[in-house]
Amino acid sequence: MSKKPGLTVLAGPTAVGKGTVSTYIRDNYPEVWLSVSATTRAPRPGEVDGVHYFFKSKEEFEQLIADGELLEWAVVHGQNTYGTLKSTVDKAIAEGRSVLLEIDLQGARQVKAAVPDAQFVFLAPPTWDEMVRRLVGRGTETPEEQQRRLETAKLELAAEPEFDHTVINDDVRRAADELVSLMGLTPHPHLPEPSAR
Ligand SMILES: Nc1nc2c(ncn2[C@@H]2O[C@H](COP(=O)(O)OP(=O)(O)O)[C@@H](O)[C@H]2O)c(=O)[nH]1
Ligand SMILES: Nc1ncnc2c1ncn2[C@@H]1O[C@H](COP(=O)(O)OP(=O)(O)O)[C@@H](O)[C@H]1O
Repeated sequence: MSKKPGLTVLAGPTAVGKGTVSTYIRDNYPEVWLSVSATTRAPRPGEVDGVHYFFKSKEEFEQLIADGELLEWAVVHGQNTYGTLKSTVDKAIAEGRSVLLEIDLQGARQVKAAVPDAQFVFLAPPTWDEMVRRLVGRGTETPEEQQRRLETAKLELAAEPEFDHTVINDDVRRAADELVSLMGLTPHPHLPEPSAR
């Protein structure tokens, strides 16, 4: 039996499809609130502050940490810093919404320490080779960066037993259905095909 938590954390290795599955849920399940993270990463074309991320300078991010405004934060892939704003999560939970955090493993461990009754879901690839295909196929990293992410992925895959549940992302709609069921919601029938990110 799954709990019916206010807060669900989704983590998993690089390119498994965390962003794809969580965006699909955000777009098709208005009852779910997908947390918008703060990041020091520069916005990409088309990204909107407050919608995709809250874009912060390094100084602003350090201030958020110093002020205790973050539920968790981490330097991800040795590059940019990402974190979850406590106030936005608290507000969504107070409004009775089901909250979904899509964060990395380091962040998931911090949430586990801070909110032990949250639910932790590991998104796993059908196979290692399929995960590599997705990473390469996405084409957003250089071959060197891909190699680095695959090294990290080995460590991330080893952390699966720390999670309450594993969902295999073989198919986006099926994985999303399983995740919303774990969140205590009823999957919607006849949802649209996911669009490419
Ligand atoms: N700890 C933590 N990780 C996050 C947060 N937001 C996003 N991430 C992770 O940061 C990584 C984003 O990496 P990348 O693939 O470059 O995606 P992008 O920056 O969203 O385009 C993913 O592993 C996310 O799970 C957050 O608030 N906290
Ligand atoms: N179930 C799936 N089947 C096939 N391709 C997928 C699936 N889920 C995601 N992808 C593709 O895999 C790539 C990585 O997905 P993404 O959501 O960016 O991963 P993550 O956020 O975990 O790094 C993208 O090109 C995406 O379109």
